[in-house]
Amino acid sequence: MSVKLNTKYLRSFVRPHELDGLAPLVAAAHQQVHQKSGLGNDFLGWVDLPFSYDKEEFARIKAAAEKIKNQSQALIVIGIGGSYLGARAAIEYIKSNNYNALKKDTPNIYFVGNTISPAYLNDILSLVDGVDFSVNVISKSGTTTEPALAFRVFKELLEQRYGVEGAKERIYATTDKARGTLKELSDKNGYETFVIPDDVGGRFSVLTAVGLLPMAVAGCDLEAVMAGAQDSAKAAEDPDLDKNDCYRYAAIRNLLYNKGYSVEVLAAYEPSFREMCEWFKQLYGESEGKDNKGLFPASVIFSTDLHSMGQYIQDGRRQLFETVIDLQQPKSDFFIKEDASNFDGLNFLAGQNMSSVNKMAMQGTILAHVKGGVPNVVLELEKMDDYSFGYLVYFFEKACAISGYLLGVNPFDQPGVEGYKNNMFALLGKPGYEELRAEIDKELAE
Ligand SMILES: O=P(O)(O)OC[C@H]1O[C@](O)(CO)[C@@H](O)[C@@H]1O
Repeated sequence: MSVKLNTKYLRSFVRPHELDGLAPLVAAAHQQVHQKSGLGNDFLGWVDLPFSYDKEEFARIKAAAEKIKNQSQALIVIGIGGSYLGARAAIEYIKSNNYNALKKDTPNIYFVGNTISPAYLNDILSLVDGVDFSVNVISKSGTTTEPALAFRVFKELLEQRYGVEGAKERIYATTDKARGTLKELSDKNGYETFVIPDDVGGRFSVLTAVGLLPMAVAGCDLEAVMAGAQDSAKAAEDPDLDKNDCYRYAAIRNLLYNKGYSVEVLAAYEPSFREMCEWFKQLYGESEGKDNKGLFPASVIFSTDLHSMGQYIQDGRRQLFETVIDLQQPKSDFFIKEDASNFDGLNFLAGQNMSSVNKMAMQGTILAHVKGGVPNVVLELEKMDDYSFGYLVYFFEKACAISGYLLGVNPFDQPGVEGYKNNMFALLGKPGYEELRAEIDKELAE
């Protein structure tokens, strides 16, 4: 088991009978997921995905990754939200947050289309100047503005460099199996395509081609990722709260939310976990933040952020709880040496491993924060590798679905995202948005 829930630091915040009281509701949420009887039940394809994924496509993903590795020194991954965060989280978690800068025999991976910043785009363009590259454009709808704008740019650059025929050999599209502009264009131009299944929403799609192709290019072990997800799915099958850490985590989130803790801070002590936190925030933010309800998902990387956000968490308004990732085996370690002059007074640490210092920072922080009135949920993570990535992804996805149903929302839609898009289109003069533009103009003139 790669992930184990430790509730030791919750004793002063949650009494055991409170969890017992939630058990029937958790059992009902379990039925909603497994019998597909809850809100948003068209989007439960991720539940069995670790077992039922398309094996033929899986082999094609690995073959495409080999072709990309042979042809290119860089892969441009174009996507936003669920079509971006999972792949980035995986590469940093499994490989390193310094993946691009490290010596390796796999291509650099640059993520674009996740912002409308021209400065960001220009930087990436300069990074591929004179570098052979391929493109993986990812969009379920095929119409999202940010990735569509970026794709225009990199498609044109590929066509200029390698000709239309050459570009075709370097563009891979991950999108809907039949619908959308990207699918139409890919079929017309002959790009290799991969499918985002109809019943898998963007933020639940990291274990489809959305995440798997960039991961394979970065040299991640896809079999191990899927094996981790399978074991996680099996461990989260039993509706009995005592036997299911994933469901207990979901139930605890709900209990704490109902006690007035409105912010969940995911805290990790490894910089390579930072993008995993970003993935987590989209997963929970889009799934639960609706109908004027939901925990606000936040994140910190300690000890870095103990020197910025630490003050607030220890001492600020008491509306937070923390979910702490307690990594059991560091990816690598560093031995602290004795210094003859002891100029910094740190010789008391000589002979210790850096991971022990990190661990004591974690232990000390948990004790201090709990004393300061911050409930701490601890998730013990065995190691950070391919297997545990798959395990953790599934753990958080399943907990998110159960948590959303406990909250009484549809965990699988995101109607709130349309607000900014409509206003932006109206302001930019997109045809069809004239009425909204008139309303906005009036509002701005007041
Ligand atoms: O894959 P697409 O359709 O480009 O969507 C990207 C992201 O945009 C959203 O639809 C929100 O706008 C997310 O839910 C999704 O992950």
